[in-house]
Amino acid sequence: MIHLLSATVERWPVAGAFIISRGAKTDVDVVVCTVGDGTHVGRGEGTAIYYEGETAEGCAAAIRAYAGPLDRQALLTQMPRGAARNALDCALWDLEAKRADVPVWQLAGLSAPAPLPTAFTISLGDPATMEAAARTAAGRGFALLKCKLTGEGDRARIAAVRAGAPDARLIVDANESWHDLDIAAEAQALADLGVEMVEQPVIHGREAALAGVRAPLPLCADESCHTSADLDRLGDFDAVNIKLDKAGGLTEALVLRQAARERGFRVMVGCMLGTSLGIAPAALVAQGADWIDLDGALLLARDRDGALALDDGLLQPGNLWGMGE
Ligand SMILES: CC(C)C[C@H](N)C(=O)N[C@H](CCOc1cc(O)cc2c1C(=O)N[C@@H]2C)C(=O)O
Ligand SMILES: [Mg+2]
Repeated sequence: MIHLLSATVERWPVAGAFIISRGAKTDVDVVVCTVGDGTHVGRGEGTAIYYEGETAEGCAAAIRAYAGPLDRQALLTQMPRGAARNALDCALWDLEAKRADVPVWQLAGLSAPAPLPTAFTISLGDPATMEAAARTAAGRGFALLKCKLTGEGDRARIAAVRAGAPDARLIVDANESWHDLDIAAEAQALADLGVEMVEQPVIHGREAALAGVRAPLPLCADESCHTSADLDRLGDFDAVNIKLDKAGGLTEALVLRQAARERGFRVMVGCMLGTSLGIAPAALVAQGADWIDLDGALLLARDRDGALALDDGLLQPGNLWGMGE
């Protein structure tokens, strides 16, 4: 018999501050869930989707209030998507792996995880600040930089980033801020600076604004795409950004990845801020993805014992979660 043991909130400090168009963040609250069967304990972590009004406390309360079966398939229909379900789903996977003494990747029919070339996020700032951050990140070995944009002055920002990191691959995240711009023209200007993909140019719910836009770069749905149920609305996007907190767990994230590929979408795997406990299950979904954006723990001032290691810009598989015993 499986029991919920705990659902608690932990606060982790960010290294410096993480800044985008919606604000700055100096720490992150994560919800940590544990489940057990009397012999083994499984753990999972989620980070509230702040732009949907989720909070870590609310997620912890939702897990404690959940009265349905502690079964991953049942969760898909009996708990809404989001960070609470993610933490619980990942705890159940971890427990399952320990009970079977088999790693989650094997239980899920995946291949053994390989090191991942994660993007590193360049926070929103003035061009000089972003140029310096890009130079530092490239010097640390990150070959892919993800630049946060705001819809105003973005071309100057990317020109500066390009000057700071001449050899880096660049992707940008507009975080819904390009509603007043000619999206095709803006994308072309960034493509001319070597940008290879634009994440979420339009406001979630206003995907129709992309109809007829002939962008020279792939457009990737982030805020517009949570689960496989969203894919039908996303015909004007070329790619989807899968996050476990949005999908509500590894179980749905794997379904979404499969459904997205079958429909011809390219796949990005991203994350919220959080520790390596939250990143480890996402790293399984990210194997073979077109863009990997799993820097959520790398942006923290400190991480858990057994944190995923970074080696020359590559995120290494670790033993923190989902390895059986
Ligand atoms: C800081 C992120 C983990 C970096 C990641 N590469 C990323 O860009 N993710 C965002 C979504 C998560 O962004 C967060 C997370 C968070 O806990 C708080 C904030 C944000 C954000 O964008 N603004 C606030 C400050 C993405 O792909 O859009
Ligand atoms: Mg995004």
